[in-house]
Amino acid sequence: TRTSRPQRLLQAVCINAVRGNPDSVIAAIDHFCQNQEWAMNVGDEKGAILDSVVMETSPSTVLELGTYCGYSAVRIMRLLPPATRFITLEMNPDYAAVARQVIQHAGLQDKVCLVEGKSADLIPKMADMFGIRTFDFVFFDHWKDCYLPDIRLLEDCGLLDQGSVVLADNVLCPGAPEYLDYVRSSLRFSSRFYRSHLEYTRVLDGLERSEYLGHRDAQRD
Ligand SMILES: CCNc1ncnc2c1ncn2[C@@H]1O[C@H](/C=C/CNC(=O)c2cc(-c3ccc(F)cc3)cc(O)c2O)[C@@H](O)[C@H]1O
Ligand SMILES: [Mg+2]
Repeated sequence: TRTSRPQRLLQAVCINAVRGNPDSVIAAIDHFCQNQEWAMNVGDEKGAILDSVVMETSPSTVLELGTYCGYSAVRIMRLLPPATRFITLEMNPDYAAVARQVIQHAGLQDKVCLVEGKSADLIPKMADMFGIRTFDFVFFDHWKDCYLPDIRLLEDCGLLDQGSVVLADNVLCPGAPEYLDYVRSSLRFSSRFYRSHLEYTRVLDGLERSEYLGHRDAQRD
């Protein structure tokens, strides 16, 4: 049977990227998506914003929802020291298999903990499975209608601390309107929007950075 798009993306990485060089893996994926086949990686324009937010947060613990092919896992972990705890969740075993090989080609397999499964099932187990109390940085790039339930779940599980940063991709395209309303109206978050474009296109999109202010009550009316 025909290969899948993630498998063709992985092939482009194996052919064009230098093993052990994360920047060349990122460049190979961006080249493939710009010139061969579009794929839903955060991409180079929004990726540069992701890089800057990661560097200013300099997190010790990181959670990513929606690994897909591993592009943002490589982007994030190429910036952080080996001691950083990085956990990425992926529900699709075929995508997880591709992501593991992309991450390995980048030489980051020892820094990335890819867990197969659904966020709603795994988030409540983070403390037991990994001994992680709170995450300093969380990247949302999974199904857009799951952003709101999952940020509520992170709060309910006590996995956000004062100063924790949640960065969400695609808040304009495909869009996450209920999520945006929530983080922008909640007194427990301070939110700001980074205007950008949908990966590899001129379509408007952006990232929302929401900093957790601590366990307060009430909503802004
Ligand atoms: C069920 C919720 N929990 C989940 N737990 C673990 N993994 C999950 C989960 N949801 C989805 N996933 C995985 O995340 C990935 C899904 C990402 C969804 N992303 C998008 O739909 C998306 C879509 C677009 C897009 C934009 C414009 C278009 F015209 C077409 C597509 C652009 C993006 O940047 C996107 O991120 C897959 O690998 C999926 O298996
Ligand atoms: Mg995305």
